[in-house]
Amino acid sequence: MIPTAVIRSSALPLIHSYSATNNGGSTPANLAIDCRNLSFSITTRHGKVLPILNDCSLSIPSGQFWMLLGPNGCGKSTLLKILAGLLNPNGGFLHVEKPRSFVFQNPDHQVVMPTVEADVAFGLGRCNINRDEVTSRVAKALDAVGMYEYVQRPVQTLSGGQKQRVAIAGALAEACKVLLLDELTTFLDENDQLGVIEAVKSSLATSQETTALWVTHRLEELEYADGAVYMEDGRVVLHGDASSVLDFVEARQASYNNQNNS
Ligand SMILES: Nc1ncnc2c1ncn2[C@@H]1O[C@H](COP(=O)(O)OP(=O)(O)OP(=O)(O)O)[C@@H](O)[C@H]1O
Repeated sequence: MIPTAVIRSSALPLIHSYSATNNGGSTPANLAIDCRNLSFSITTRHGKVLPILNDCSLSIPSGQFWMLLGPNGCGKSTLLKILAGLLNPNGGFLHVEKPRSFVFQNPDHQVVMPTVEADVAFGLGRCNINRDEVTSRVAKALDAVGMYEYVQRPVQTLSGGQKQRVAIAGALAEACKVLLLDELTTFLDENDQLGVIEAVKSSLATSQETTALWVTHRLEELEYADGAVYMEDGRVVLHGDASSVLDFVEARQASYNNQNNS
């Protein structure tokens, strides 16, 4: 069982790159995420193999903010967990820059320590750095997500969106290179949704070295993204610039609605 909603980079498995078949090769230096022909299946108790991901390929340049979209059950969370190293693919080539952090959707499970400062510093306990460096990293990370003024606040007094931003700050404090964010805005009101997206966007602009992949169902969030990946039935159907993916998904939805209304 995963105890908290954010898995800091130091807690993620150290699978650096994975090549289960001969689909591998070298990853261009500008890519933070590069996966080719990934497949994933599970075997039921009765020995039946259920394919979940089929032949998924995508690449995301370093420093960019990308979104991952698709209908319920198409495999977004599974793909994100593979990118985080929480699940191993059955086949394909996978490269994800390290360190990486995974932030889950439920803000009430995001934070583990009594104060904002202690929570953001939590993962740094495993790093060999002195107290001044911890204080400086915590301050920079909270600043990047617009939460510095809350540094001494008890976490139970924060809103859902503020807890998400503190969780993201924890990942940034550990200097994570890849942030994997699973439907963070699901439980948030409209103000908090915008606040969290803007916090990710501005933290990427501050660090310039962090890449984020954000799973969402909300097409309107695409306006914040540099690029997007659209999945259906365990496959990557399209990946590229956010406006092309938006046009594609809207056309897909219109055709689906027309079929249903005729
Ligand atoms: N451990 C499991 N056992 C059986 N089926 C599973 C398991 N994990 C995932 N699945 C199935 O794999 C498919 C993909 O699940 P996944 O959670 O990755 O989809 P998703 O696109 O993130 O869905 P949603 O948007 O609803 O969160 C679903 O049909 C799901 O039921």
